[in-house]
Amino acid sequence: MSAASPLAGAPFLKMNGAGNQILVMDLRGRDHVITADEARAIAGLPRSGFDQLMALHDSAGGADAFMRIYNNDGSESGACGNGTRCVAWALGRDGGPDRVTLETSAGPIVAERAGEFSFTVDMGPPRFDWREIPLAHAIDDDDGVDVTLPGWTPPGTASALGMGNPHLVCFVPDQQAYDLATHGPALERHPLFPQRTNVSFAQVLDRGHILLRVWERGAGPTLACGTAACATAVAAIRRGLAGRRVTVDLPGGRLGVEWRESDGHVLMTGPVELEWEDRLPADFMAAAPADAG
Ligand SMILES: N[C@H](CCC[C@H](N)C(=O)O)C(=O)O
Repeated sequence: MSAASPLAGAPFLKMNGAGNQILVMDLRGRDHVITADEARAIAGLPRSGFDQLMALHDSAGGADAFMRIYNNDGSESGACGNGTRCVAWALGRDGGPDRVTLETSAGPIVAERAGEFSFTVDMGPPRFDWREIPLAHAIDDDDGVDVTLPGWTPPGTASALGMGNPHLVCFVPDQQAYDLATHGPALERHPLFPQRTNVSFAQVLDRGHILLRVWERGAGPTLACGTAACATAVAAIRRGLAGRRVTVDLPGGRLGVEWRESDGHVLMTGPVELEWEDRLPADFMAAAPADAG
């Protein structure tokens, strides 16, 4: 007999948020935290591939769940906007609440139903302090907008900020002109970002409309990234390029972002879709028998 993994047969929802491939696994009531190896193994299976895996755990602080967020390389992130909408849908179905509070390693966030398959997430305030992004060292951010990257000549100008995870936003005249596969990996691992970074190429069409493509830390190019849309909108607003409400178009769909003046929180609204429900295989990561003879 081989030892069964605690995740063998575990149910999951395969969803997407504006095309961002999301897996939701409800592990509340179970005493198991997914390891990096397990996350990579789940991502490698045909039915359960993902950009981000949202694992729900019991909340110690009275929230609806504590949320752990994994990239498909096994690394963890403090935030995922598209995945949070998917989790809100999952918790809200079958008569569940229309508004949920979710704890993450980066703090609590609240998601609220905006339509049958649409949710608004209060992503909290953006972070500009270099220690919170985090950056390797302080940067000259007097005007609140610019970051220079030694060794790399940006095609436009760039901003660095945190949305519960690190973001580099490059404002370019034509986002199609920059190959994500060329620039993404190098910028993700630029020494200015000790925990790596998500990388956005943003083209501002007008004060209310931005085109965006994203190379995600730990996941590569994705069809949409919610926190990147928030970071990009905030950076554009700080640069005086946009008003407080911005429509962000990504290859997989459209997100609405508002940087609320009253409390400085960033609100993101967008779609969710359930693709299928399934279970991990019964022999998921079954350990080889100690004595195979
Ligand atoms: N796709 C996610 C972000 C994942 C972030 C992750 N790639 C990281 O920070 O490591 C979103 O919708 O916000």
